[in-house]
Amino acid sequence: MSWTALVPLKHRIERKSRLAGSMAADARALLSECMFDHVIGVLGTTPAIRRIVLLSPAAPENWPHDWIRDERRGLNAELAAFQSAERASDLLIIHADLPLLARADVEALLDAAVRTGTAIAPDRHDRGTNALACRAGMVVEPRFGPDSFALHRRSVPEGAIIRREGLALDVDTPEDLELVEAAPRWRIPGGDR
Ligand SMILES: Nc1nc2c(ncn2[C@@H]2O[C@H](COP(=O)(O)OP(=O)(O)OP(=O)(O)O)[C@@H](O)[C@H]2O)c(=O)[nH]1
Ligand SMILES: C[C@H](OP(=O)(O)O)C(=O)O
Repeated sequence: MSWTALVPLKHRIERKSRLAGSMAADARALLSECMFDHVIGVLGTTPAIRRIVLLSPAAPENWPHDWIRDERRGLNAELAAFQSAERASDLLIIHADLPLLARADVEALLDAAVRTGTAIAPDRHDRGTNALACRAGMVVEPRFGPDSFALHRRSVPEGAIIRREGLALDVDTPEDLELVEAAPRWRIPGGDR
């Protein structure tokens, strides 16, 4: 199997706005950078992933993978445009803020998608969607945003649901950060805020 992994990433100064009350802007930027690097590193060591594509308003300096410019149409419109250009690809959409993500998590998601056509990884509250894997020809309309898990699940009820800590713990709130800090595998940059 040979997957394309698409990682959406907001502009640097727009990221992690829900942490603004508890973290300074430079610490938030560093945190988001480290989580992004981690996710890209995991994807890069997953043999089933052939291609990594970053969707963002600007490419990081010396970015070694593919890059698609975010034209500011909104996340779902940007993702839908990519999907229609890549109909022949097995496509994984995965968020950049998963600090506990491990290769086994990605492989579990992709293996499930191979079996059922699609696989969804909800966040730890079963509200958001942190990753969505679709075999070629199994396009799921992207409905990221509030209650995206229920919306995605409704559009592919036969799809697999994969709940694993590395996929479920995205960092949106100070409580998420505390959970990550308590995990042995990750050290929050500037963690002694
Ligand atoms: N390119 C792109 N990426 C986005 C957009 N909206 C969200 N993302 C990315 O999608 C993933 C999940 O986004 P959120 O958790 O909603 O956003 P966030 O910036 O991480 O956090 P908040 O600012 O607190 O909402 C992250 O990797 C974001 O950077 C968008 O409009 N364009
Ligand atoms: C984009 C959104 O991410 P959250 O804001 O829930 O982290 C989602 O999971 O659909």
